[in-house]
Amino acid sequence: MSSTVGVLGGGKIGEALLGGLVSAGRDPGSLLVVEAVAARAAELTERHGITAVDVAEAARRADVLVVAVKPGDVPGALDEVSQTLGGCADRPTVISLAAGIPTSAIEARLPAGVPVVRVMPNTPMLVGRAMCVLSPGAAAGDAELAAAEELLGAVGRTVRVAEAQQDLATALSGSGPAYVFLLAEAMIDAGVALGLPRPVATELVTATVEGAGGLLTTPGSDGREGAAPHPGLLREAVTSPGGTTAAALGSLEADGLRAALARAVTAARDRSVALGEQYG
Ligand SMILES: NC(=O)C1=CN([C@@H]2O[C@H](COP(=O)(O)OP(=O)(O)OC[C@H]3O[C@@H](n4cnc5c(N)ncnc54)[C@H](O)[C@@H]3O)[C@@H](O)[C@H]2O)C=CC1
Ligand SMILES: O=C(O)[C@@H]1CCC=N1
Repeated sequence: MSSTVGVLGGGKIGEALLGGLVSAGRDPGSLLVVEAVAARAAELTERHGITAVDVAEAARRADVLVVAVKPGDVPGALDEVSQTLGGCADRPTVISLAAGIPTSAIEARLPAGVPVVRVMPNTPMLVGRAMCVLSPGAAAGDAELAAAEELLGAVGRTVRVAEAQQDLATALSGSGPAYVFLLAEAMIDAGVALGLPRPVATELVTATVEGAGGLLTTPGSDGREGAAPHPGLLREAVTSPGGTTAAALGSLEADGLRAALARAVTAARDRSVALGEQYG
């Protein structure tokens, strides 16, 4: 029998996890959601067949309790969990998806010894293509980390990092999908501005993003065997001498795209650190 997973917070990332697990074949009966907004809880039940429960029931029944509320709501949510766990013999592993909040701060609000794993996921989890970055807390051993990897491996890829790198992981893969969506949106708008019907521009751009992603993740796609594809080589393969791509790339470099991205990732990293300082 598979373990029971309780998700505290049925918002965007909570739904991405729950929906992704159901799509991956998990029995919805093994999933619970605790959601403060009743209409939202009903939506999740209707869409994915997930049972909505209160926090006490989730804490009592779950083998794994996933914290998926906003960083500012984490302290209050953990206090509710803690009250229930005080009286439970079997304590779940707590997986926190909250940006910025250190495992030490989570552990401090829970009964001593509850294993905590900090994870930075991303929304492609909904379609089984997540990047989940994991770091164990002080009481999480190999067994808890392996169980977290098995759970999240059903909805994408997992990688372990030292917790000191979590804020940067948040800036790259946690927030990263939004950078790609912004790029796609801007490309579509540019096509429309130059005269393409929006549905055509949208199809061209979304297929291009999907295809480029496929090249980036297919070994050997840059002509070298045995190494991860290099984005620079893939870009060179598109760039004919004196051609259209060189003209576009020259324009992007002149407009400072690389520097803008470096500043954006730094801003996201710094915001993650600040969230931890404010709410951790
Ligand atoms: N959206 C994203 O792409 C990602 C979000 N995260 C993290 O996931 C967490 C949630 O983010 P989102 O899903 O985007 O936020 P959201 O605002 O969409 O969802 C949070 C949900 O939690 C509910 N909630 C608040 N307090 C609650 C409580 N005490 N008990 C039960 N439900 C409660 C809210 O009603 C809401 O539906 C944040 O900590 C964020 O840093 C991490 C990676 C990616
Ligand atoms: O924007 C945020 O704070 C969250 C964390 C990473 C993605 N979304």
